[in-house]
Amino acid sequence: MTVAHPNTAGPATTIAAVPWEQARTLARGCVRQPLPVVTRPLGDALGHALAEPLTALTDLPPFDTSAMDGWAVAGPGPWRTGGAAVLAGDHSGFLDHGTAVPIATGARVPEGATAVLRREHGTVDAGGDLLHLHPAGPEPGRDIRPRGQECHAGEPLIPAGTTVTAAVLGLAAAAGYDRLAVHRRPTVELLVLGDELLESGVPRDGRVRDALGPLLPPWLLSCGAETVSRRAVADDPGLLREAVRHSAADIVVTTGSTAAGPVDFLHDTLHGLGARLLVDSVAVRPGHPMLLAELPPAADGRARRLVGLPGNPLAAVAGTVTLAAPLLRRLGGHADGEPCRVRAAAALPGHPRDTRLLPVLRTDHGVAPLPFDGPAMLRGLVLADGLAVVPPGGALSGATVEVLDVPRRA
Ligand SMILES: Nc1nc2c(c(=O)[nH]1)N[C@H]1C(S)=C(S)[C@@H](COP(=O)(O)OP(=O)(O)OC[C@H]3O[C@@H](n4cnc5c(N)ncnc54)[C@H](O)[C@@H]3O)O[C@H]1N2
Ligand code: MOO
Repeated sequence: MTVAHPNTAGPATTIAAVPWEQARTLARGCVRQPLPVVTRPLGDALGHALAEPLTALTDLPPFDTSAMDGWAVAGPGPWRTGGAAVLAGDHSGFLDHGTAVPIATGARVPEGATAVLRREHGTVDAGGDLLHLHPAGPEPGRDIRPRGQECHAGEPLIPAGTTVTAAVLGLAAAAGYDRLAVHRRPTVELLVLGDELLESGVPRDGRVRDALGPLLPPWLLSCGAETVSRRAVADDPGLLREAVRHSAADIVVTTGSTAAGPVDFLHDTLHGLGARLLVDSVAVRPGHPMLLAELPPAADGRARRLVGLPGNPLAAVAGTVTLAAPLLRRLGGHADGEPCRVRAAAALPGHPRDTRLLPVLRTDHGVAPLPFDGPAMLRGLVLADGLAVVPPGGALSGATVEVLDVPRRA
């Protein structure tokens, strides 16, 4: 499809929308290399992408470890007992053949021990001998986690590009790390455009509430932004120009003003600033006027990009998942995950020519469409487990479609 832009400087221009998949690829591909590498203490690394593979700094476990509370035993029973209990963190000594010593879960197994007998499988008789109650007795190695069972020092554990999750933090700490080499995360400035937008109260006098100011910052943070600052900019070309020109953020995100209405100044502004449009409308519904541009660099030479999201709220979300999320993830150094493909539990309605991003619910039989999916609506999105990428013409029940993530956690 084509879109006319009468506000673009010079005569009205007509530009072709790029296919949806190509738009997503362009958003990823415009980043030649991720943001620089920084080292962060573990506590500050959550959500960043690893800049280098995480390699074990130690064997795990680092020593032969008791997996249970009980006794370390040497050889077949019964065993003479007597020594002091070995606790986690203790320096363990040597265990003579035919003897046993109480041991705690996590303690280092003494040299000479052949197994650990669980507390509930043994009893000490009046003479101080340990007998095992379990008929089979502990076979050699029983309930001992051998040193290096999980990994050996120097072994690669996690590839570069992995997102640091709570589990990654735990493994990194277990493997000996205090700090992690990660990519800096992109900063975002959100410019909310539209004089009709109210920041509080009930819509009145032809004006509506700003839904995107509250919706977008947490969404962009969940895609890997470091910070999202936000401000409203009046429908004034000079103010918009100054706001974009002076933004120090790695990514400027605007809402509204992408189309061709009387106060849609975004195209003119970008033209006036010498920005380079990489994507200027996409063959997708909702959200087709979305755009992506390279801005002139920041004062310190950093590259800057602008994502223009359409004003209709669901259309803005479509622009976020298509352009902003891939751009944020690539700048932050995150590796691409495998696309999530799911069976359609029912026919998914499509647009005759364009891709459609449809709020869907996961059911036992696959994904199903939700009501209230219009470009200006958010009710369907609130219930959605994802956005199905529906090809032109729609998808039949039973077809497989890609489903894009929507952030579900607060
Ligand atoms: N002649 C044409 N007109 C329009 C076309 C077209 O192809 N030809 N496309 C339509 C589509 S689709 C969309 S989407 C919008 C995009 O418009 P803009 O990006 O210029 O956005 P606005 O005109 O400023 O606003 C559109 C709509 O959204 C409401 N809005 C804006 N910001 C917010 C916000 N932060 N929270 C809630 N609602 C917001 C605004 O009040 C308008 O109702 O263009 C169509 N027109
Ligand atoms: O494509 Mo508009 O973006 O339908 O709302």
